[in-house]
Amino acid sequence: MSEAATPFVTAAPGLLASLDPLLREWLPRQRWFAGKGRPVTGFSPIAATELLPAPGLPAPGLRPDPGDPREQGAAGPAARLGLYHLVVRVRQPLVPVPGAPEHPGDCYQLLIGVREVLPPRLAPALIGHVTQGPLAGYTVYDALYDPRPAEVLLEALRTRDRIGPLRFHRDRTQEIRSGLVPRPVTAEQSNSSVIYGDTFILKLLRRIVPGVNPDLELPLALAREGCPRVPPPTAWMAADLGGQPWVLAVLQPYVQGAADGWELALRELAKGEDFAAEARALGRATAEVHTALARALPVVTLGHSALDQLVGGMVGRLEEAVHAVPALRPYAPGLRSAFTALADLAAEGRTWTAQRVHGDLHLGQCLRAPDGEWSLIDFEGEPARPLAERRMPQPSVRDIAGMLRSFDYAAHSADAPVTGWSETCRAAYCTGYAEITGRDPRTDPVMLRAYETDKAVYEVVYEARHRPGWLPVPLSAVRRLAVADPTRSP
Ligand SMILES: Nc1ncnc2c1ncn2[C@@H]1O[C@H](COP(=O)(O)OP(=O)(O)O)[C@@H](O)[C@H]1O
Ligand SMILES: O=P(O)(O)O[C@H]1O[C@H](CO)[C@@H](O[C@H]2O[C@H](CO)[C@@H](O)[C@H](O)[C@H]2O)[C@H](O)[C@H]1O
Repeated sequence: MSEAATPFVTAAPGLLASLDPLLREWLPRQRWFAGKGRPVTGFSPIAATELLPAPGLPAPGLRPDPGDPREQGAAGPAARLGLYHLVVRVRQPLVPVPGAPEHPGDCYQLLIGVREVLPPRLAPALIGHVTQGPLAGYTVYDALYDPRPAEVLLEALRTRDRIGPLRFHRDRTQEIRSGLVPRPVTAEQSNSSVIYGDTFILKLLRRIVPGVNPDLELPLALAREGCPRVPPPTAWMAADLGGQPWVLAVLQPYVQGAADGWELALRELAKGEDFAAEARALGRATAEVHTALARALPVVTLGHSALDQLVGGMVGRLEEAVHAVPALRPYAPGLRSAFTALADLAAEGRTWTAQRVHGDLHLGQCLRAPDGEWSLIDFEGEPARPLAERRMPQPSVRDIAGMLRSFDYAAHSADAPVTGWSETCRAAYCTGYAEITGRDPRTDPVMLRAYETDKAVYEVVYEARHRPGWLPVPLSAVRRLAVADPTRSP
């Protein structure tokens, strides 16, 4: 493993050499690994921070602490644990062909547990058995699934600790009790989360980028506006690496007993019931969030050149998608017409208002508390897009299109289809949105079709990469959108 010029290493020297062969094998199998389909050719460390020294590791500064109860004989080797926080850049070729030029490399955050013996309950978190370097003979694993490391993170947030380059921040108006029992979130997600005592949820971002992260920025802005639709960040973990801030994790209040919109929608579909009342409430919740974001952050007007750029992005993503998923090819001209229709309106002088938006809104990002109130979560935007793009003001229709796609996803995932289910939800959602903002998204059919098309194209690529069995769902929408009449009501 070749090391970057100035990595921030406060862990055992050579630690990364121990992990290299295991990570090459383990990383590409993780759901959150974005570079699937291309081999990993190496790692460059950006930071390696020791949170708990590996017991007995013969390296300077890493002596076992005889006062540490984990070092007492009674605890035994299975209870002794080392803990390292790593930020690594993964080197991969641009295309999966030997000798192809290398991709600049995505950065990932890893929390590595080190034990002499891995207890059976942690078997699913196993990364591997180390055979080289300073950790030779140890077993390493994904430590977020282990309560003790998860407690270490919460304690650091609670006490606003600083460890090496890691900075733990807390909103002083919110209290964090000590001793909250952690449990990992096992549901499918793009990052990795831990719930503490049903009181807080910590999301550890996996693929990370330097700069202001909207997953922290937007909930903080909404909290300042007093918007009750988003759990306000309680604490967050960041790092200052090479003069740049990196957001690493965000702790928020846990909405107890909540069900997400996706599971609720599927439940109603299974009963053959409509979801119109909830869809309307979701439209209102989305509108409340948009209204608060427009108060808190800049709102701009998109003129001809900005719209040309927007359309250019959509067309470019379609071309990349056709390349990545050839099943899209027959629909490309029809899909492109959704984008050129928007370009035509721009050429006629039509303008749009743009503001900060959620950026990846779907039913799974909406939580309904037992009192019926909805919250929106996960303001990261589409993780594959560059940060600067995700933080740009955009037409609010983008989020609406995401939700309309989601009703369609639910309808197509039901075991027994319910006629008109998706259409009823879509109409109710737009009605709810208009009740708060006074603007019914259906009065903007060209922009709506363009964004729905862009989203369906994104979903085709997403599913091809992450869940190939789901590919028929967005492909069925692609077939419809490729021939859709934009004057038709969504
Ligand atoms: N504040 C919260 N309260 C309750 N559950 C939450 C909260 N935030 C997230 N979750 C649960 O955790 C899951 C993953 O969160 P999310 O932010 O969508 O992560 P990711 O970006 O990794 O997909 C969600 O689907 C939801 O079930
Ligand atoms: O929730 P994430 O930020 O991880 O979003 C990604 O994964 C989603 C799936 O988990 C994906 O959403 C797509 O599938 C959903 C059903 O599972 C559906 O409700 C959405 O409408 C559909 O887009 C999302 O696109 C992706 O970014």
